[in-house]
Amino acid sequence: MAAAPQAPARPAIDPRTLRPTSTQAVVISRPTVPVRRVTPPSSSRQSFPAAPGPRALGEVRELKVVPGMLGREREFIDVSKDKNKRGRGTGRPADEAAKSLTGKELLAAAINDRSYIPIRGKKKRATKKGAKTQITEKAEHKKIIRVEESISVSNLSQLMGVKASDLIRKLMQAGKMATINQLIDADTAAFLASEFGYTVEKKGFEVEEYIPEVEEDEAKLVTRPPVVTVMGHVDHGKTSLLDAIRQADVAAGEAGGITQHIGAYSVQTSKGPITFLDTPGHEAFTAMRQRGAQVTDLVVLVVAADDGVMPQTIESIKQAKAAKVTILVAINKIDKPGATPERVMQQLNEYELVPEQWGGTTIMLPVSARTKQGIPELLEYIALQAEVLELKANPEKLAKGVVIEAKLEKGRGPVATVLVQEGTLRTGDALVTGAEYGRVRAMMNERGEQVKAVSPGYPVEVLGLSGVPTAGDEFDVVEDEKAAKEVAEHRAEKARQKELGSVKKATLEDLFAKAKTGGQKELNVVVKADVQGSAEAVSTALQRLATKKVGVKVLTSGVGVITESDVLTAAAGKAIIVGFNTKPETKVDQIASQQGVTIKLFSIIYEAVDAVREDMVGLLEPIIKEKPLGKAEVRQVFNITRVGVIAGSAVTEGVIRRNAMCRVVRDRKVVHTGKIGSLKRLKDDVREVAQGLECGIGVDGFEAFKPGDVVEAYEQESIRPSLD
Ligand SMILES: Nc1nc2c(ncn2[C@@H]2O[C@H](COP(=O)(O)OP(=O)(O)OP(=O)(O)O)[C@@H](O)[C@H]2O)c(=O)[nH]1
Repeated sequence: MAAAPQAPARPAIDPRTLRPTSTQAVVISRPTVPVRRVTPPSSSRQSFPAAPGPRALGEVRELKVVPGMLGREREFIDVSKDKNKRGRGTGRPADEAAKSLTGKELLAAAINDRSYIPIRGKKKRATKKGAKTQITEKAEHKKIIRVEESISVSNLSQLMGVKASDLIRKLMQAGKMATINQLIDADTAAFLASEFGYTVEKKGFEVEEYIPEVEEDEAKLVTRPPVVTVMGHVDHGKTSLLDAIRQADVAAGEAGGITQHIGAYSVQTSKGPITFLDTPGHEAFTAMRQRGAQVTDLVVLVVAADDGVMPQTIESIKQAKAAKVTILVAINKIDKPGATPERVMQQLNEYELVPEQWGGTTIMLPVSARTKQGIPELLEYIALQAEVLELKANPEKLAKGVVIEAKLEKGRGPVATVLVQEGTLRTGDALVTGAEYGRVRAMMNERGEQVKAVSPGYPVEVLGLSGVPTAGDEFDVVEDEKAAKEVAEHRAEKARQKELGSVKKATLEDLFAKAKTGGQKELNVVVKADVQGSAEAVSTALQRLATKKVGVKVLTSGVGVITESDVLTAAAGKAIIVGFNTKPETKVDQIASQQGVTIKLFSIIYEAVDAVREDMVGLLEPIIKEKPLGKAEVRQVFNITRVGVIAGSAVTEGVIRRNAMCRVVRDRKVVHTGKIGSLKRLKDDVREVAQGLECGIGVDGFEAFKPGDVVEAYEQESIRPSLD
């Protein structure tokens, strides 16, 4: 395909300027000025003595009242400046007389004296000497505290000018225990605030302020290329078909024949450009495929003409239908002798895909990825369908789109393949996706060529993000990197809080589950893969192995080489490390063996699954089953020098075998259990003595034979436990 075309020049009015400024967002996380204050009852409007001199913005200032000097003589001491400083006015040392009063006492004293402590420490306008300043009640709108999700007790106390200890006491009275730094939720904060005459307003972090919904300007819409996903059952030829379309052959050297990487390519056809998303075929990649279906305009369902409709074909149909995406069927491998395209059409009929030839609406084309038969027609039909869909987008907006794939590359850092869906993505743009953000440092098209701008409908590789984003996540271009960072940090914080919550929940659930099952075994795994899609796929596949007896817990799943930190995580969690298409960093092998951590490397998902299943079995106690061999009756006991005690016996049932386990039974009670250490027939050491014959039996660690004892020989079989 051709390089993504240069996007149109920037519009005269830069849409970025439409974004409201971030200063409009008032969030409590901004630094606040901790000023202690007492709010007077709203009904009273009283006078108070003039506050002392000016103060700098943000200065912390405490006011102390000298008892007995309330009213006119009352003295204000700025303790924040100098605790030992003498108070003004009376000439008395403040520290002698001054005593810290609680907020309540202050309020009570003030009411008694009919004067109030000023609400704020702001510089008061100079009043006539001696004249009382008229106190104004705090305006209602200022008594609103905005809380995002939660607020710390100390922060709330500062915002309301109430002692944190008072808040804690109130909480205790209400049956809640909290410490000063503890976060309380918005509802609890609302309760506390109401107790002090404040109102809490829940304020969500308004992502819209950073990522505004701009009304669509119909006049600016231009046709964009269709985004096509190729889906179908494993080995039906998705990769080969994409290759045939791209006229390139990359399917050949693939590990296990599975498409390990999701890629996106734009193909220039005679009917215009078409963007293809390459989706892997293994069942484990279902999650990715689901996402694939959501960003896609058209699904090309590949069905092998010799194999017909298979489970993943059906799954693909379901997903495409759920996403309301038009399906185009490519009946592949028609070059094969066993190909029966009609049978495939019939089978598809059952899934409400009726071919056009039979009066239905679904385009079904016989193709061969190998001989390239039908490929030009397929592209033509895709272009035709795209025309019907009238796919349009506005290239003059801030770009928006979806992350198709992401990985960490040595020397390049996080690399994300994104699909631009709206607007034009340019180098230098500030971008946020999930909890990652950054400035677009460079962009490469599918041929590795640097591009400066990418229009809607085109994929591109983006460099410059803070970390590896999640495939399937949306991305947005925002005004500047600061805004991108704020949104990303907010999301990261939310995710952290959610995780904390779920960890707690999981621990509790685990406890209950353990109590029920009597302690289910669990295999912990640290997954590392070359790309995010694979990491996710491997994790999903491994987690699916979990049974009632053995659970599988993926402690972490990440992208890149296996690092020391992975080993330490695995060591702490007693986990194994599963590396997929990746390897340990230098010296990490050594650290792993020091830490007793097993690293297993794979390039084929089935092999990873099998190996982990084996490890799961290994966690279970083997089942030991007893297999009876035979019985012998002790007739006479011999004590032979240097050999020990030998029981001269007659084999009454089955066989007696050397090295077999045995029980010595006397009066139907077992007197010893051990191993048959020696077995003699006449004078010869033998391996086995059969029924009806006599022999000498020596049992390791047992000499107290008595005539009449019965030696019951048996073997132990270790049976592989089942996971179910
Ligand atoms: N004869 C014939 N063989 C084909 C054709 N298309 C694909 N194959 C073969 O079928 C096998 C699977 O093809 P892939 O393209 O890897 O299939 P896939 O659906 O991408 O497989 P996964 O990525 O594992 O899901 C390969 O051996 C291909 O050479 C075709 O049109 N004719």
